[in-house]
Amino acid sequence: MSTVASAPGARRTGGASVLSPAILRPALVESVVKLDPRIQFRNPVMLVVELGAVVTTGIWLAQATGLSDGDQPAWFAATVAIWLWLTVVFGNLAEALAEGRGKAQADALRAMRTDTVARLADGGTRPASALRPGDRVVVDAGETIPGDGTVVEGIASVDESAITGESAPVIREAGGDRSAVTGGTRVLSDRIVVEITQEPGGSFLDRMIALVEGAARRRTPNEVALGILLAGLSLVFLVVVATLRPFVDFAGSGVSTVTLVALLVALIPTTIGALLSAIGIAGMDRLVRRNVLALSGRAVEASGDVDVLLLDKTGTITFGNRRATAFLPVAGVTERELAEAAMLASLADGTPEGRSVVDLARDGHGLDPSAAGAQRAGVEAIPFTAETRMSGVDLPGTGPDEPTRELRKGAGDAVVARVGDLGGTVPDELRRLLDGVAQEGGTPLAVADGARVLGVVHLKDVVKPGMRERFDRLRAMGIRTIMVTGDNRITAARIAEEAGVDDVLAEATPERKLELIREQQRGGRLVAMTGDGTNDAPALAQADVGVAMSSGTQAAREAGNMVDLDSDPTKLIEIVEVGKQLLITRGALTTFSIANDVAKYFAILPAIFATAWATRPGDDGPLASLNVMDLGTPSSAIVSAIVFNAIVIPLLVPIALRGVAYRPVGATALLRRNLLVYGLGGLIAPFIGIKLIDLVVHGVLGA
Ligand SMILES: Nc1ncnc2c1ncn2[C@@H]1O[C@H](COP(=O)(O)OP(=O)(O)OP(=O)(O)O)[C@@H](O)[C@H]1O
Ligand SMILES: [K+]
Ligand SMILES: [Mg+2]
Repeated sequence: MSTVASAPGARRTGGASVLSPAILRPALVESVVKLDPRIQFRNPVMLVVELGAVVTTGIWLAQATGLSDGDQPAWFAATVAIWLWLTVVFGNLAEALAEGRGKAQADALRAMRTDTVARLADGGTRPASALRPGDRVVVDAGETIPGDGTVVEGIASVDESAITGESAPVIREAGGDRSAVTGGTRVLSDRIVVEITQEPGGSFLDRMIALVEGAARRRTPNEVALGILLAGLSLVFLVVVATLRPFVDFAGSGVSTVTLVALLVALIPTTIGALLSAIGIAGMDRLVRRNVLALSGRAVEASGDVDVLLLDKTGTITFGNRRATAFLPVAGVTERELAEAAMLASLADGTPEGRSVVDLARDGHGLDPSAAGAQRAGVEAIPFTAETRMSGVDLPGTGPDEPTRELRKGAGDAVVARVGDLGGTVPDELRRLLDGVAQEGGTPLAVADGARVLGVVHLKDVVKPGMRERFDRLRAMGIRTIMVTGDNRITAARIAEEAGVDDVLAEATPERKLELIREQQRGGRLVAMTGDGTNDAPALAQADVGVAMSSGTQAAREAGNMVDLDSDPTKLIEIVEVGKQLLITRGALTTFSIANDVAKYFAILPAIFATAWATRPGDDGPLASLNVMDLGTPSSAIVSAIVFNAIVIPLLVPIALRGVAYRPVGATALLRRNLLVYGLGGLIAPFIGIKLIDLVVHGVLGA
């Protein structure tokens, strides 16, 4: 098990450095393997460079074997060819390094995918790999859960460190919003029955492996759009360079094919072309290291632009283990009477709330759940649903003096409406009791026996610590937080105030949550949603960024496009930061790349028209004013530009992988700063870089 714990542990602390031999060595091999034109085909800019490398290599070989004698020295074609190959290799290396960390994690995850033998609930055993959805398996303390599923019986503490890297055990239980379990995790205490939900080979772990490995990665619409733009630019420059020759010839300045290829490569956006995919992969990787599995790159990008965040209350903002703490009867009803009715209404209620009511009646009031008559024939359980916000039982009567009892407990307004429908009267006192519980931030459940109101059950829940600071930070990023809950207005307002969210929607059904998201989206806003429950699933699916708590239900985990293994609702802060960082990094490096190429133009173009000045000593020629960089010779100028063009790629790899630093300042301030740094920097850098390289090539090497 030690490998199991160490792999994700490494993930949490940031993973291996990309310069460690374990990542660097395979990446170097990959960067050569990726020279395969079928792979380069996906990246037109680099494909053009590779074609240029082939052409210049051909010319070099022709010169070297005496097949052809160009008007430039053989070292010139050779040097350009080598640096063009290196340009492509550097681009490949950037991508391979970005993929490297994920590949290393995938190997570690694969190692823990041992095939256990599962014990079926109805007897017999089956290899874990052969389990199908619907199979029920028994897992005891000390055993590994054989597949993804939902706890249908029992409660247990589970060690999920294998996937989360977090050593503290978590509670998984039947009935509530903490029912999902993941194959490969281990039960520490007690026994649970799990209903398998995964298809063979389609487990969470399998998805996680495919994800960190990059196998599941598809280019996002933004990446595709930028790719098309870059390919278009390359095409334009191809036409420009191809039509340049007649002009140069007219000017009486002979120009070689090698020079034209070099000019083309210098002009097309090779820097961003080489780094684009590495930037995207690194963004996903940064999320994985924060224990977030993003199932779509598009969602990662969307998270950088999120305007509104919706969070559900119970289990997301609060701990979510709501427990019954008091029975509060209305006048004329004894506490014991209320406790008994609430217990009966909860005997068939498998939710944690329902079980806690039974526990309180038994332990606090000495009632005996097994003697309560709920085992009688003809008893009908009314399960809790998010739509009705009620649960209970219909107990058939035993004779004329004991008629049928319809016991219900549920949200105050739901029970009040039901009592009204049945022709009962609602005592004013009920409102006071409900509001009293709500004002303390608790969830009140009203209890009724048919049309007769009996009182209120107080369910207690606790707000997770540190919420306020995190929501403040989201506000500073320009994100509005809205808490959505099925709970009543007063409880909702109380918790909202304590947690520090901007707005709150109470008494929300799943449809209402969905409608709220659609409303925001119609207003042109990008919406993120964080939730854990089955009743959050439709909203999670509709949101642009749907972050499911890993602690939640299987339905929620499948509906979202991200899963947070730490089940931390404020993880969205980090997700947004990674998303913004990704967008900013891509923008910054695109700006840098294009600004750079403009400067290279000034290095190469004078060189092309140079024969005019280079052949007449003393006379600088009509185009000498273009030679602003005062480079040694035309050959040295061209080689220097190509060398600079290549080495700028590995120099920028750290920025592409780590991302440009993000600080929560306004968008315009950020844009101004980046234009200054990457735009102006991109313009100036080549002048210095090419000049320095020229000093070596011309000054030291004498070319
Ligand atoms: N087991 C239960 N039996 C009867 N009523 C319940 C039960 N559990 C919850 N309720 C009532 O139904 C309301 C909605 O509960 P639910 O857990 O669906 O809320 P939600 O929409 O998921 O929002 P959140 O989880 O943020 O509170 C609760 O506020 C409570 O009044
Ligand atoms: K370029
Ligand atoms: Mg919920």
